[in-house]
Amino acid sequence: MGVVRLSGPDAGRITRALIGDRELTPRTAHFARFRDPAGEVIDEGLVLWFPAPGSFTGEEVVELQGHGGPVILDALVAACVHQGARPARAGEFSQRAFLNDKMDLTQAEAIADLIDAGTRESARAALHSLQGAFSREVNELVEQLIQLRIYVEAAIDFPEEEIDFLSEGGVADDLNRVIDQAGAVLASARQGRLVREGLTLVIAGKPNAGKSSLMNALAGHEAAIVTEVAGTTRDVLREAIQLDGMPLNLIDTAGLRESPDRVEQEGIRRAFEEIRKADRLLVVIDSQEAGVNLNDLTDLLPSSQQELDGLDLPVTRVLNKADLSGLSPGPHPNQPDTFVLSAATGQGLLALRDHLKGAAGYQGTGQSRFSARRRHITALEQALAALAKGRDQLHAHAAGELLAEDLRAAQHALEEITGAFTADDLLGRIFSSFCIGK
Ligand SMILES: Nc1nc2c(ncn2[C@@H]2O[C@H](COP(=O)(O)OP(=O)(O)OP(=O)(O)O)[C@@H](O)[C@H]2O)c(=O)[nH]1
Ligand SMILES: [K+]
Ligand SMILES: [Mg+2]
Repeated sequence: MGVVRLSGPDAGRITRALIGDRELTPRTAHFARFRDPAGEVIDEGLVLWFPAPGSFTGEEVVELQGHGGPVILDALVAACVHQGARPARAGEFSQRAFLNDKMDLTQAEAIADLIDAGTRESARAALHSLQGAFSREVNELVEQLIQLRIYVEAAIDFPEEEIDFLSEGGVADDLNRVIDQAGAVLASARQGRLVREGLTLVIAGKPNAGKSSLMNALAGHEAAIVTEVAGTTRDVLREAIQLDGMPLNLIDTAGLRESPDRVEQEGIRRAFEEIRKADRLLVVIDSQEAGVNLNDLTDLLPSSQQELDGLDLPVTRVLNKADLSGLSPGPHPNQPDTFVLSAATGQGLLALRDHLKGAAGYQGTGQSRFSARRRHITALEQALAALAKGRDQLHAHAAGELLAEDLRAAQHALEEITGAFTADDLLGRIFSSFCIGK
């Protein structure tokens, strides 16, 4: 089957030009023959008419359901275009639904996420978002912020009593409650993004540290070539795996060192390209190597300073080859985010796996309350930062205007999530990533 969907005030007129002038009952299937401009029948099938505003987009919508097949569908679309329709842009139906208040932005995004879902868990999360689970939680936060703002604004209007007003327990308690709740929504959003996109982890380090061995150990099969030759890996290697249901995108890279070899240089350049796009960096160090400063990235990743400049991503360190160095496998006794293991024997690997799940904020399968994207997480982080700043102002007995300003900023950030407040270029960016016809 193939469906051509028309949306807009001319949908009915264009349809009648194709099927002949006849009465259509709303939301009821009618059998019809679809004709091209010369009157020749292209296909026959069902017509469904949704008068505005009771349709997906909120506009008049018609669905022409035929037998499908690219030739027939092309002819059907051409006949519609001949009557004045134009092909939809990617995501345009969802965008119109959003602009006509049929759904908010997280719901529109959830449509794309549902279609793109790679696992049942992420599909379920997207469906929850589509049904409004994410928006409801965000709107609840906004509602509480509005109540707080009303109170604070009122306090500002009575300068004599302002300080008393604000230092009363109520405001601080309410603010703390909003902060806790926003933190919980952020944790759910992190999980929602994680089940959708997975964690992208780039494995980097000096040649022969055991990067490819570690990738293979995590993947559970010989994905990458391992040899004792330093400089074995040159291309970027990717393996998509799951850690107890958490999607993990592993990226193995060329060992980093000064090299006159053109191929190796290109591999190193590509390694940094991947590092810059990663969610987390996993640096592998040969634990037999003496005098390494674990807290100095330039020591762990030989490279030009320029390549490390501005790098801002969380780092996990692995001291590999524990079987040779005699260090005991497991979390490092006094270095955070550092694990001693042996990629060859698998000792210590479990602690690393648990760490990666925890660091990503993975809550386990079946725990996804809604799907989310990076932009949602950024907005929630911004809202939380503004709220934390507001709390500091309150503690410092700063002027009420400053607190009011922070609350306003937090509300704006939250409203960007649902689209109640949107920057101009945001909509274009979001909807252009949809597929055509959605
Ligand atoms: N004994 C022991 N040998 C290991 C361990 N991990 C890796 N090796 C060995 O170290 C050598 C290098 O391992 P690779 O996994 O190729 O190292 P790499 O970091 O990917 O190296 P390049 O791709 O050349 O940068 C190989 O001979 C591995 O068998 C380990 O935990 N214990
Ligand atoms: K090697
Ligand atoms: Mg390698």
